[in-house]
Amino acid sequence: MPQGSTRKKALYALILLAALGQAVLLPWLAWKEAQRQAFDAEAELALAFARDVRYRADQIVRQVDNGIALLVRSGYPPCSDQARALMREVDLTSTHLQAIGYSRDGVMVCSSLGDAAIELGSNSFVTGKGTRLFLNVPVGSRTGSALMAVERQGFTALVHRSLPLDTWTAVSGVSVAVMQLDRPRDGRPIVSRGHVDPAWVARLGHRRETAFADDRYVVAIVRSPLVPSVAVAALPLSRIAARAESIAIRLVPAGLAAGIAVAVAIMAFARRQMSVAAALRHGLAHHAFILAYQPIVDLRTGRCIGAEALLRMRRDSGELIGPDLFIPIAEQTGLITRMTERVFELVEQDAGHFLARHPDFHIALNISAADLRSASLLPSIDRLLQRTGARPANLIVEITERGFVDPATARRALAALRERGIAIAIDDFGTGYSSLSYLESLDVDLLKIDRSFIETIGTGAPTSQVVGHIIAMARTIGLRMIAEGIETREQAEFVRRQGVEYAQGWLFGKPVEFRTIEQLCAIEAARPPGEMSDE
Ligand SMILES: Nc1nc2c(ncn2[C@@H]2O[C@H](COP(=O)(O)O[C@H]3[C@@H](O)[C@H](n4cnc5c(=O)[nH]c(N)nc54)O[C@@H]3COP(=O)(O)O)[C@@H](O)[C@H]2O)c(=O)[nH]1
Repeated sequence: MPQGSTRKKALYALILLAALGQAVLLPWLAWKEAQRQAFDAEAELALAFARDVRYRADQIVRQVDNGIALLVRSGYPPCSDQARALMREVDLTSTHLQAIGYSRDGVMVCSSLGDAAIELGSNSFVTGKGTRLFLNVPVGSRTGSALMAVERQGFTALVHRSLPLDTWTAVSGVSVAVMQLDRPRDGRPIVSRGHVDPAWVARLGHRRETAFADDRYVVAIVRSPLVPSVAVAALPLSRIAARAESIAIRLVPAGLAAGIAVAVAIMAFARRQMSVAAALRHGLAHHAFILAYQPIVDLRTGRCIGAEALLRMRRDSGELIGPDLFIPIAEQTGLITRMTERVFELVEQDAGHFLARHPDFHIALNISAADLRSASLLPSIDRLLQRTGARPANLIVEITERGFVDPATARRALAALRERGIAIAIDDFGTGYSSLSYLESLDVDLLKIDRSFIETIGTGAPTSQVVGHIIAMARTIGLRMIAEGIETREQAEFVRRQGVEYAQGWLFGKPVEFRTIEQLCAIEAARPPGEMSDE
């Protein structure tokens, strides 16, 4: 099997793989996005529950603190009539307290409920601030539910154990808890409903709140600003899968459609690239390439001093295709070196005789990065000079900033060209990454100021200053300049005044056959500076 055909098949396979990859990748990304959105939504729900628990727990803490502080500040003797009256008042005005009273040795001896002694129970612990919490007060309260007690400075408040957890959680399987931070009680919560893992609290770190997923739950933890405790809410992880599925029903088909669209676009682009590449090969084999020449003028004298050779491809239909359409593909497919060789042959045919007779006339040729690496560049140039009798000084080689991607190779090739006496011009300067100091180190002769900068002259645009800076810097490092894309007298006059030596653009002439250049340049010699030529 011929090598070219094997390479083509491998390329097709690679493109197909890339297209299929997109068709799979985008739905997969959509599924991942659905999972992310589902987690975010469940985490937000868990956080809402935990914030609610924290808010209620903090309200209880505030009412207990205020009630006890009021009794302590009153200075009434414990269980005196005034003290009892105050206890009742606190009880009545506090929405979250079941009772408040005076306690001694784990027994409430009198309270807002009366004189009946209330045992506070044995299940108790002391918080970091010296407050004692009795978690199971063994009495039937007004409602008959389990109570807990908070005791400080001899006074005790009774609250429902379930009160902080009594939030609206219209979701099945939700766990909620309030947990101690400073003395974690072996991880046991102060109050809880459902399953709570003590290890979760450590994941809060120094944050105010957090949400995460472990292998069974989506967990939210919120810190209390009042006391060293946290509120915890956990939702079953299975909810994420259910929610992700419902989001995925919307997202995955969109991802699939986008994946297929991208895959089709890749295939279409590849087919186009390949068909353009095939057309270029056909063009090379059938001499379909021609050169147009655009005059370059000396701004001081107005004389035409040379021309840039610009490649075009003539289709079988006669239609001319511009280089912008095929040079990038020729560069990508490696056809550019054969194309550049063809350019040298065309210059020889079109202009060889003229160059030999006009040593001061220059032909500017565009060279790509691949040409600088190619072993055929120098022999092709030598052949052109030999066959036509032209001098190296008749040639200018134009290299874009992209040509310097591999600086070592570029330096070697440029040195060889300059040794022969061929001038080097940097094309499209300013559109890439080169700095002027970098150009200085590369040893070039001419700088072509890109049309995009010339266009800004006289527009008042902020970027219109740039062209002045480029010119000033190029002058300091001794580079001669060609301003490209000159369309108006104003632009020509501006660059001339700034000291730019040469110019090219529609003001002086569009790309034409070399025969026209020969006539034009003869006429230009007698023309005053900057006057537009007829095409
Ligand atoms: N590697 C190679 N590159 C080549 C070759 N031939 C051309 N090219 C590069 O293709 C780019 C497009 O060239 P083209 O479509 O020929 O356009 C040139 C001029 O027609 C255009 N121009 C010149 N003056 C004006 C103007 O006043 N206004 C205006 N709107 N356009 C104008 O600019 C192009 C010349 O640009 P440059 O080369 O930067 O001087 C172009 O980048 C070519 O370099 C080839 O053989 N090999």
